[in-house]
Formats: sequence, structure tokens, C-alpha cells
Amino acid sequence: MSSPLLTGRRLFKAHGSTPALRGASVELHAGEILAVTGTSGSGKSTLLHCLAGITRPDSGTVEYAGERLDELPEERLSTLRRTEFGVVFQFGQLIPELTAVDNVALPLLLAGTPRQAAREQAAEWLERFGVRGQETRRPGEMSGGQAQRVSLARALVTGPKVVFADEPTGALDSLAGEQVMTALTHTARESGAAVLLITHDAQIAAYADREVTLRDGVLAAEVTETAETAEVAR
Ligand SMILES: Nc1ncnc2c1ncn2[C@@H]1O[C@H](COP(=O)(O)OP(=O)(O)OP(=O)(O)O)[C@@H](O)[C@H]1O
Repeated sequence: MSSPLLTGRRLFKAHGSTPALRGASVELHAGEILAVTGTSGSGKSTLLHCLAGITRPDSGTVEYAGERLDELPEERLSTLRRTEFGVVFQFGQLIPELTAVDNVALPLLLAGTPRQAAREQAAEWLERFGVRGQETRRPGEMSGGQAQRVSLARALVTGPKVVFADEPTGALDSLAGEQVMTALTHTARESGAAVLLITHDAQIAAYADREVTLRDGVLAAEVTETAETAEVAR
């Protein structure tokens, strides 16, 4: 397999005195859909935040396409997040005052696309995600599933290399969840984007190419490896 696009190595991160990551390492390859599962509090969101350059780890490294994200100045990091990454959260986090089309056009406007072209592209992406007809609605006027598909359109409109999705179906019923996952995986495959998908739901994880499980801030496989190494050393 080719070298990974995004690598987190021996990541440690505490929130105050609460340790969230305790040496987690993970690799994401270009175009791969990777599910990160684990029980509540196992560190999934913290791992996503570190890998997406939203939070800096206390120690350990994050490398994206040859660049050390954990060492980048904030300005370069925010440009990289805007141009290379797309993010979807559990509750969409659309801007409530903006219509669907303006929410999706926003990342394009920030990247310098002229307003009319941005709105046209945004409308195309809404169509791809099956929410045509919702263009002029605000998030509060849509169902949870529709709003989440608008969030996906917003995350993918700039053609990111990596989409970070933190429990993207967590607030949806199972049918809407399946529709969102189908739309996400289909579009990611079409555009070649890698997806880091956080979920605690095995049915949602089944959409991924590969699954890793976090347990108390490390990958379950690392726990096994450490135990095996200790066994061999004894
Ligand atoms: N902002 C914060 N302040 C204090 N503690 C936090 C904060 N964010 C996370 N934690 C703690 O860090 C640990 C890991 O949290 P994290 O949200 O990464 O886990 P998670 O697996 O995503 O959980 P969930 O599935 O419930 O969202 C937990 O013990 C949590 O309580």
C-alpha cells in the first residue's frame, strides 16, 4: 500500500486532568474510509480534533502529506484546514441565519470564488446530496437528515482530500442515517477523498473500508500489541 496521507503517532492529549489520548497511533490512506469506533469517552473526538489540526496534541506527531500539523503556525494550519479538509459534526453546525445554498457557498467564498459561481456550485452540491428544493431554507426549517446532507455538501464543496466526520448520523433516525452515510461514502469514493468516520454504531462503521477501535485513549490493537510485547519480553 502507498504511504499514508495522514498519520498520528503516539498521541497524548489531556483535557485538564482528564487524559483523553494515551499514545494513540493511526494511519489514514488517500481515498480510504476509516471508521474509528469505541465507547463513550474513549477519546474518539479528541483523536479527530488532533488529526484535523483543530487541537494540538500534548505530545506525539500528526503528519499530513509530509507536513507536521502539530508544529504548524496557526495561520498555515487554518489555511490547510480550509483547503484540504472538510469537517462534519453530529449536529451539522450550519450557520442558522444563512440559507442552505449560502451555507454551502461559504467555504467557496472564503477561498475566493466569486459569489455567483459559488452559489451555482453550492446548488449543484445540494442536488448531489438529494436536497434540491431546500436551497432557500434555513437550517431550522429542515429535517435533521436534510440539514446533515447540507453539512456534507458544505464539507465536500471545496474538494477536500480528507473529510472528518464526527458521529455524522448520531442525531438521526436509522433511515436518515443510512441516507447520509450512502451520500457521504458515494461522494467520497467519486471524488477520491479519504474519510475519518467516528461512530459508536457498528452498522455505520460497516460503511468503512477498515475499522479501528479506541479504548481508553489508545487503539485496541495497540493494547493487544503492548500486551503481546510484554508477554514476549517476560
Ligand atoms: N473539553 C473537555 N474538557 C474536559 N474533559 C473533556 C473535554 N473533552 C473531552 N473530555 C474528556 O476526555 C475524554 C475523551 O473524550 P472524547 O470526547 O474524545 O471521547 P469520545 O470517545 O469522543 O466520547 P463520546 O463518544 O461520548 O463523544 C472523556 O473522559 C471526556 O470526558
